[in-house]
Amino acid sequence: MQIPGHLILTRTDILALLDLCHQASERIVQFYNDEASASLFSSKEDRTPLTQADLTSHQILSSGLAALNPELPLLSEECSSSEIAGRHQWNSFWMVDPLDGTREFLERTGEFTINIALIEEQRPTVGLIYEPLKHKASLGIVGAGAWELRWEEGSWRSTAITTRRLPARELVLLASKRHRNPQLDDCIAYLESSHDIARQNSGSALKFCDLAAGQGDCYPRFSPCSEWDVAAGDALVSAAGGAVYGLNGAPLRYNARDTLLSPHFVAVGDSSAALWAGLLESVQ
Ligand SMILES: Nc1ncnc2c1ncn2[C@@H]1O[C@H](COP(=O)(O)O)[C@@H](OP(=O)(O)O)[C@H]1O
Ligand SMILES: [Mg+2]
Repeated sequence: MQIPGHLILTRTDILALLDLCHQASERIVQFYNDEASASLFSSKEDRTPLTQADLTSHQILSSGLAALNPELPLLSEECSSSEIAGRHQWNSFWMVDPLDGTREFLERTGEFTINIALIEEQRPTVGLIYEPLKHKASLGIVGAGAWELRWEEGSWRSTAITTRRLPARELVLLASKRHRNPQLDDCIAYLESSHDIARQNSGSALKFCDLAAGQGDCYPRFSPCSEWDVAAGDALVSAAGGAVYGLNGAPLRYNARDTLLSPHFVAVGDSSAALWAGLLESVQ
């Protein structure tokens, strides 16, 4: 398997991270397959749902990540506000969504992921997105590359992935299943002036995985989500050759503001294409 290490994480740490996701995902899948608990949820302040699967995955990941590297703090979607009260002093830390796509989990579409990012100086440098039902991981290490990993017969099989060049005619637009808004309509209208558009909807961070694997061209996001929904995907897409732009054209910065809501962004596969500058202007 061709996975390198990283300044903070050794190759062994990366393999431990994959195993941790594997463990958390086995528990998520148990809940998913148990009819009695699969539909139980409470509502959070932002009216997004919370299940026992989110909390169990959070517990497994928080203790596993602490054991892996006790010096790195954890900013997870399910941390209490007191656990992250000192976050503005954190330079390097984990940013985790233990179950991204809880609505997809509850509606049984299967389109949910575990997202883990290592943030260093406000940028994600390692991103891991794990698909529990497929036991498949997408891993990006910025500056080193990106891989898809599948758990097969007791070991990880890896394949290098890259984003693709922007096609001349038909562009694949990756989008959330659940959000439609005027900015997205403006974005689609702009892209339609030069390309045919094939829209592909999916839940959670799967849109980043498709982009990183060269199965799409652009993922514009103008609807609310949080930094833990984006950080791992940002690292993955950036490591695979793409980019994630804020609407000012600059890379996103994480844990840099009082809110943990993510700024709107446009993630692209082919960062050399001239189309994106005009797109960003069209949605201002
Ligand atoms: N009003 C809101 N505020 C914050 N995040 C929101 C939101 N509405 C949706 N999201 C986030 O968008 C994510 C789903 O994205 P998508 O629509 O692309 O599948 C959810 O992640 P979680 O399931 O981790 O909570 C959810 O938190
Ligand atoms: Mg999420």
